[in-house]
Amino acid sequence: MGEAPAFFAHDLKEGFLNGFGLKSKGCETATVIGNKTYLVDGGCDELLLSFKVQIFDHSQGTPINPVVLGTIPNSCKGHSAIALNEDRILFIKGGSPLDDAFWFLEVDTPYVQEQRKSLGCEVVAWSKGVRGTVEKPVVVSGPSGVGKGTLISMLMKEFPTLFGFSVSHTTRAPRNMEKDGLHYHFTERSVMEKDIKEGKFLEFASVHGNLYGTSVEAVEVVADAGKRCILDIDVQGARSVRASSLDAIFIFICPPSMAELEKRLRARGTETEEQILKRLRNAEAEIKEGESSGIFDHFLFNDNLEECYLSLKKLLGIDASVNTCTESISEDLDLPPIVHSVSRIDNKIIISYRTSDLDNESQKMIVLDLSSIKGGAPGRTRGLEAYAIDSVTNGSTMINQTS
Ligand SMILES: Nc1nc2c(ncn2[C@@H]2O[C@H](COP(=O)(O)OP(=O)(O)O)[C@@H](O)[C@H]2O)c(=O)[nH]1
Ligand SMILES: Nc1ncnc2c1ncn2[C@@H]1O[C@H](COP(=O)(O)OP(=O)(O)O)[C@@H](O)[C@H]1O
Repeated sequence: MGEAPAFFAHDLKEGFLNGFGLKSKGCETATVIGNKTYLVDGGCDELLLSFKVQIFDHSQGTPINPVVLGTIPNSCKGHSAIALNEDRILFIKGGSPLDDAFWFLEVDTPYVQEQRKSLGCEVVAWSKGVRGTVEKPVVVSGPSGVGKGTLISMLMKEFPTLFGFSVSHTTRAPRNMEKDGLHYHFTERSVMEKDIKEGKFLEFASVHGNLYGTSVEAVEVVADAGKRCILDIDVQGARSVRASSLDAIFIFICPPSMAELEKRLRARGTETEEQILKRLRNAEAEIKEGESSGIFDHFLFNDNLEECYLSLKKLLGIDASVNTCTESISEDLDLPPIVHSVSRIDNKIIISYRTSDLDNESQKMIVLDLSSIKGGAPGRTRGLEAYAIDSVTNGSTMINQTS
């Protein structure tokens, strides 16, 4: 990265003492945290497809070239940045759809510190602040061989934009056709146990002699893509999710009979005889617990596959006439506008702008509630709640809320 433009060289000497550490000029926006100034360059140059970041260390007076983990596609014309605390900057892209307008620049979060240690240089990370409204995740449980995977595959195939699969971690060995990162994250027990201790898992359980678990990241990746998350987990896992903060729908798939379950497991041909017997022994306990535990909202009998699939779709509120995602309300809005001003009152960031139609000009505001921010998985700060306020009518409308 080249030298800082004159405007910023001057301002760096002045020290950015304007309260919010907020300055912007042309396509650049700068904000100060501690001894460092972060200069985000949106690039007026149409060819620059992403934002770049420069860091100026006041104690050394020189720009540092940082490693930027992830970049924001450059599709806005006006933007601003505001330091939220010692480790995060809120970056606002003017003229962008609401769920693409707010980004966090993580400058000193634990994730960034970890990366800095391993890369040995200055690091910043981008993460999206607000995501579209997505329907509740779906937890699917049931004994091995009942058809969970088959039903989920059918759903994902028919509605690829609607559903996303939560890719679990497991210590079991991959089957022939299984791909790492797609069906499971296949992992070592010691690594998984370490990650569990560090709080990276939403739930985990020992199933048929192996460790399985859903990482926070696995669920959030799906939500970030604006899709409804599907979790294929056992009854113990479903119980843990029920007790967690994740508000989900719980579905238990039942086999028509134990004999049919055995037939399906054997026909699948993916387990040894010993593993099949273990799965069948566990199936009876799982079915009993599934039916009596009160965890599950719905029970589906997978006798005829097509009928069961239709029932599943009905239950999820989708049928042949619905093939688009529940649209985020924000997609209709083009906020915040290119010309806006940003201020902060306690835990609220206020973005003000003017709108005008034929007869009226009015002042509008978007309020971002910082108290809703969650740490999320590493490098994934999120959870901003945004409200639109019409300051003329004094009416208040919630325009987006994250889950
Ligand atoms: N608790 C928990 N269970 C999981 C997870 N992923 C898979 N499972 C369950 O582990 C069990 C075994 O899965 P798998 O080895 O793929 O065998 P299959 O069920 O016979 O296809 C199934 O009941 C899955 O629902 C997870 O992340 N957490
Ligand atoms: N309704 C059904 N009738 C007959 N076979 C089925 C039915 N549903 C699934 N299967 C078959 O049973 C086997 C086990 O299904 P799978 O989806 O792998 O189960 P799970 O994921 O619950 O372990 C697969 O070979 C699948 O094709």
